Amino acid sequence: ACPTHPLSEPIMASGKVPSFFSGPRPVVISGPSGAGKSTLLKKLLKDYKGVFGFSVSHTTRDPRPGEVDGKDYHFTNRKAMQEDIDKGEFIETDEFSGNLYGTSKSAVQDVRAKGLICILDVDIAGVRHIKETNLDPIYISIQPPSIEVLEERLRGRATETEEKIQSRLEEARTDMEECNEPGLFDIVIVNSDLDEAYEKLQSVLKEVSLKSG
Ligand SMILES: Nc1nc2c(ncn2[C@@H]2O[C@H](COP(=O)(O)OP(=O)(O)O)[C@@H](O)[C@H]2O)c(=O)[nH]1
Ligand SMILES: Nc1ncnc2c1ncn2[C@@H]1O[C@H](COP(=O)(O)OP(=O)(O)O)[C@@H](O)[C@H]1O
Repeated sequence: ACPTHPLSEPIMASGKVPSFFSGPRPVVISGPSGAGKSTLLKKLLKDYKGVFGFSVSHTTRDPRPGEVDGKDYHFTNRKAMQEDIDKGEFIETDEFSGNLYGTSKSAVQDVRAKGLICILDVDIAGVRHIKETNLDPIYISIQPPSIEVLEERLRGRATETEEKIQSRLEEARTDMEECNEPGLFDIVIVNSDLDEAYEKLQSVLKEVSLKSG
């Protein structure tokens, strides 16, 4: 699904890189829902305070218990979000499992203004949209060891209805296939053992991201 990605056009058409797109390369993290992206990112952001900053996306889905508006997401509704999209305020948006998600220009700008390396968590359609912009991030895919383990994790997290679990598993099958498409990701990390996956993530970031600034 790809309802809108208005920013890719203007940025490329202008031929200019906006000031907030300069500085160290951002990091895009993607992968199926339930693969462990948030778990890994929360740890990373805590361990590397003052280095990485999270790009807070907008979403029309309801907050889960414990999620904080403005920190985990900017929780919004479809009408308000569509108005902002129409105003050109988004870098990319995507429809995922019945809800709209998107990265606003200011989400990225806010992180970069603080001099932090911007981390984005987007679905695979978001990855493809971002490839059409000038953001030039490093692309990392976090994958589960298998669809069965993914299902267990989604059920174990207990945040989704049965219907949503099914739609996430459906999206996951596509994601698991497409993540190995040549050139799409710089690296695919299989999150089997959490500590090992976190070690791998840190070493990749140290190698590519922390050096590029
Ligand atoms: N394209 C795009 N996808 C997003 C954005 N924010 C979150 N997502 C993706 O939307 C999907 C669902 O996210 P969420 O509802 O938080 O569920 P979770 O990933 O299972 O925690 C995930 O694949 C996220 O990577 C965004 O700004 N743009
Ligand atoms: N390596 C792992 N082993 C076992 N459980 C994990 C692992 N990584 C994450 N989890 C658990 O799986 C669930 C989904 O992880 P989460 O970080 O929410 O995924 P995502 O952000 O990709 O949707 C959570 O309940 C989390 O605690």
